[in-house]
Amino acid sequence: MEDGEEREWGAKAWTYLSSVRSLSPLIQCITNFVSMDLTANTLLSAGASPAMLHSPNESPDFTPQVNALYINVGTLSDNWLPAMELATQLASKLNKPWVLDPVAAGASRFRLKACLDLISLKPTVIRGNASEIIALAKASFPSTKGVDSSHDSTDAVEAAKSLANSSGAVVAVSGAVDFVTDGNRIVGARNGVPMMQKITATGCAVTALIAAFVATDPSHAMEATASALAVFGVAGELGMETARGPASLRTHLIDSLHGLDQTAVISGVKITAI
Ligand SMILES: Nc1ncnc2c1ncn2[C@@H]1O[C@H](COP(=O)(O)OP(=O)(O)OP(=O)(O)O)[C@@H](O)[C@H]1O
Ligand SMILES: Cc1ncsc1CCO
Ligand SMILES: [Mg+2]
Repeated sequence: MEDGEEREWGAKAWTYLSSVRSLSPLIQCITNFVSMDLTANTLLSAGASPAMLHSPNESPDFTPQVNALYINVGTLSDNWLPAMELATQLASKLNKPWVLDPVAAGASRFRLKACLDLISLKPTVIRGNASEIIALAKASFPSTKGVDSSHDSTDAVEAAKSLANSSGAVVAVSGAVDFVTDGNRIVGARNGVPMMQKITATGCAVTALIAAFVATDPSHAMEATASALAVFGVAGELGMETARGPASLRTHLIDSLHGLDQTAVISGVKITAI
């Protein structure tokens, strides 16, 4: 039973990856300085087209051209917040999906408020680690140790459901199991390797990949999100077979994502309903 369900999800994930490769969705990324390189390379190796354009002076021209918008508050500063809000407002007005990565949401009052304000602008998907999702659901500060999670993803399942219900977004929590919920249904993806936590910005990169998958099928954001997380995890598992540590895993993960074939995706994806 579980095997059949996993294979069905595997086939779905392969369809999403194939669509990203054939459509090459254009993804506007307003993201942190740490993650820009890994995020752009992740999107490119998956077949999408990244563009790190963040000036509010160009969003009115550029956002209408994109297939999805990705917002990440990792290195937030005062003048970037209005740029993020402007781009999300444009995306919403044009019915384009947009995805939020609430990095270190509970680390400061400024960041928590910024994330909650962005969430009021109706993201399609929010993907964070367990501590970030708990901080948002409780709207509590201080509640995270910087950008790394101090909770397991299983600790954040109820918080994810509650955030999905209050925001209307699909919410994903990453970790040993990646959980995805629309507030009603919940699925878990058991892909990836622990060493992925030792590479900075793998979370940021997978959130961008979610934006690319959702861009190909905005009306099924939950399925696209779970598929993106699982596919990234499969790439991590294959990359780990030849990696010697975090630095080589970073390289091999990107290579594996680029080289994924139908058999690897269908047999590797481990998504099941919870
Ligand atoms: N213990 C684990 N086992 C397998 N995969 C994991 C594990 N922990 C994290 N991952 C995977 O690593 C990736 C990054 O998730 P993580 O929860 O570390 O994000 P994050 O804390 O937001 O990262 P960052 O802020 O550095 O971008 C995800 O694809 C996730 O599935
Ligand atoms: C380390 C770090 N600091 C701000 S953003 C970021 C990348 C991982 O989220
Ligand atoms: Mg993160």
